[in-house]
Amino acid sequence: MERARKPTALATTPGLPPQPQVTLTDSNARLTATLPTGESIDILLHGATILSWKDAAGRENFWLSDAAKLDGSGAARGGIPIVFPVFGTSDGHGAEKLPQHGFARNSRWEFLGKSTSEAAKEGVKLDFGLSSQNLSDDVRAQWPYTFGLLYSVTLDRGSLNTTLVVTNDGDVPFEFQTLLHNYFRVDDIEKVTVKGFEDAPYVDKADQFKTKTQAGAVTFAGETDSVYTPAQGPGHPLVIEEDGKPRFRIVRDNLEDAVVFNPWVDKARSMGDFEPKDGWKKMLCVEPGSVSKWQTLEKGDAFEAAQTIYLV
Ligand SMILES: O=P(O)(O)OC[C@H]1O[C@@H](O)[C@H](O)[C@@H](O)[C@@H]1O
Repeated sequence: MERARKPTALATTPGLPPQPQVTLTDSNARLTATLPTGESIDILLHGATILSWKDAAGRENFWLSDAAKLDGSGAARGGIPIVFPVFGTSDGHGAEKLPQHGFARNSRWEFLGKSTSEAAKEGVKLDFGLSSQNLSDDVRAQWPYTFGLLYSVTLDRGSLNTTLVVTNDGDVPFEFQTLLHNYFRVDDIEKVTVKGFEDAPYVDKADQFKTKTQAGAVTFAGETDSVYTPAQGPGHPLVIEEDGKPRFRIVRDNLEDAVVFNPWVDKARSMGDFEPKDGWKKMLCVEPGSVSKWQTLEKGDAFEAAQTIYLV
């Protein structure tokens, strides 16, 4: 029988390859980008926090807490929160009044637009901005500098790049630290190793901030909170392996340090927004940053740093 309302074929433009789709949702609070090949990312404008990164088969690469604050009432626990202008709590440097890890992860950013990724023509680049003008009076009082942040997120077929540019748009120099707080999803933390820190000095925050030297690959058997500064410099890749198989390769640009963090049983229990409570088994933070020292930015100067995470 002939159907009264046949579905009509979707219009296509001959010769134009399929384009990445970018959609704003949740009253413009959230944004999804999907490549024609199926890879996708989900970004919350609060914090410009990448919440999800899936490969073409739909496999999730990031861990996100079931209790993550996604309504702007706090920083999201999971994905990639951006740490700026202070890592942890500051003991000076003009940042002592700020909350832990600064205000960037807990401020509403602007979506500045999308463009095609130059590196791989099939990808998409999304730009986000945060400047002193976007901050509340309270936050400006905590850190009274005139700055601009440009955060570019590039999704390509097998990789994700996040690039941060900090500019000093004011008249006086300021100091800052920054870090990309990646929460990776893993199947079983006890089968995970991280390579690339061999012989690196580190500060063990889980053991009274003692300075130590890494022997061999990093493995996990308890609370881990270590700030590494590998001597080989940022170009030296970090590789997360599971069951002996490489899963993620992280290449840093202008980020000297990398923090490795897993809260394990007790700390996860103490974190109100960490759910499920045994979620520490399924996550691992490897966080490229510039945190062991302070960057000084003179009037009119810019600092640029990036990471690229490759699926392997
Ligand atoms: O609970 P927060 O502020 O998101 O921080 C989580 C962790 O972030 C890590 O980067 C720090 O090294 C840890 O000390 C900290 O516990």
